[in-house]
Amino acid sequence: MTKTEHPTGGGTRPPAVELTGLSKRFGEVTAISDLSLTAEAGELISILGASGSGKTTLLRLVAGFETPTTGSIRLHGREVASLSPAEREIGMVFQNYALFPHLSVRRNIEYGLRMRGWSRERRVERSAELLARMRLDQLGDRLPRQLSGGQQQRVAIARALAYSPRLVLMDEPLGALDKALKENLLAEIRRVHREFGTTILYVTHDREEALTLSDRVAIMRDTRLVCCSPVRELYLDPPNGYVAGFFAQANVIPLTPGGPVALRRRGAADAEVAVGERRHTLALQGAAAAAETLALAIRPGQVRPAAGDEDLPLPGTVSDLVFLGDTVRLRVAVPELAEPVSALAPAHAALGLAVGDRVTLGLPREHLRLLPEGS
Ligand SMILES: Nc1ncnc2c1ncn2[C@@H]1O[C@H](COP(=O)(O)OP(=O)(O)OP(=O)(O)O)[C@@H](O)[C@H]1O
Repeated sequence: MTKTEHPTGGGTRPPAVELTGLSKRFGEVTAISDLSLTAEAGELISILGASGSGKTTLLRLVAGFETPTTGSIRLHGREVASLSPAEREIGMVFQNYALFPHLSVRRNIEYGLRMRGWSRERRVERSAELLARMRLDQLGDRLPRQLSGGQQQRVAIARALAYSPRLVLMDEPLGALDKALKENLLAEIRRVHREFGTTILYVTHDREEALTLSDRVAIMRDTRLVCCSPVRELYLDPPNGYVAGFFAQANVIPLTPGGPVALRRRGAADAEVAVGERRHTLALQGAAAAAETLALAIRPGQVRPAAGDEDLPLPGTVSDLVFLGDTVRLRVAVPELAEPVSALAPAHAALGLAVGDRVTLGLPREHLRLLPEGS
């Protein structure tokens, strides 16, 4: 879905979040570099990136816990530089944003409502609703220390959502939970987002979470925003080799001299890649046309475990083989490539293969993409 197609975005409402030229330095350390990002009202954007890429700092800037070194932050059309965190009216679920230890679960959830002058009746009704939604019905009278880590995290989510803030920031809110609970709560977060039109910025390491939740995914790398695009676009049409590898889990094969795949010819709109005498001409789309160095990307499900006549053939040795039921995941070490090439093959096509076997993988032309190598 593009921005203009978003059901609640655009229109006359100002964007929920507008970050312009944002940077943050801690002494010598740069945590965020020249970052601009807009979240339309009602969007759910996941912020995905490796450890240390700047995700938490970004949320802390929006929340008002840190002051930007440069740049501006507008929330719902209003510059917030002079506003304290409380004045920004943001719901927050942060890793280290603890529950009040001396208040019961119910009281924790009602805290923000009390601060906003909700009547007792409305508070009780709202906290009961949230306790039920977060599957905490039996635990309302307990203190936080009498809960498991996962239960505490669910209370933190309920507390953040209680007064229906327009903007909610979440920093790895499901990190500590088991898979089943995670899936329940992901569904719950999606539902809250849909029903209340809450704008959510959701930091995660986990691409599955980002896939499940997001309208768009913002990918951070080394303090910078690489891109912010709809999930499907990142997966099917990644802007560069980094996103193809990190998000779409594609194989990214650099076209370097001495590598297994050679760049034979490069024109304005296409390029020819070859292994031995076998060659393919591929289109250079978007940023690839201007890129200095190119890489070849192909997703594991599109690599053939045995090369056909039309495929680029890539000989190597099976270094790992995992039986996944209907499919088998192969990793094949190819000479001159730093990373093994992954192939996801139908189980019947990989029957009889074992670690150490020599194979020649096939790269079909229709699934190969030429991308700028880095970000
Ligand atoms: N208060 C601080 N003082 C100094 N450096 C900091 C501070 N906070 C963050 N940094 C540095 O800024 C960079 C970005 O950190 P940040 O916590 O935003 O990354 P992250 O992507 O959230 O990482 P993780 O996924 O591990 O939580 C790191 O190099 C970190 O060491």
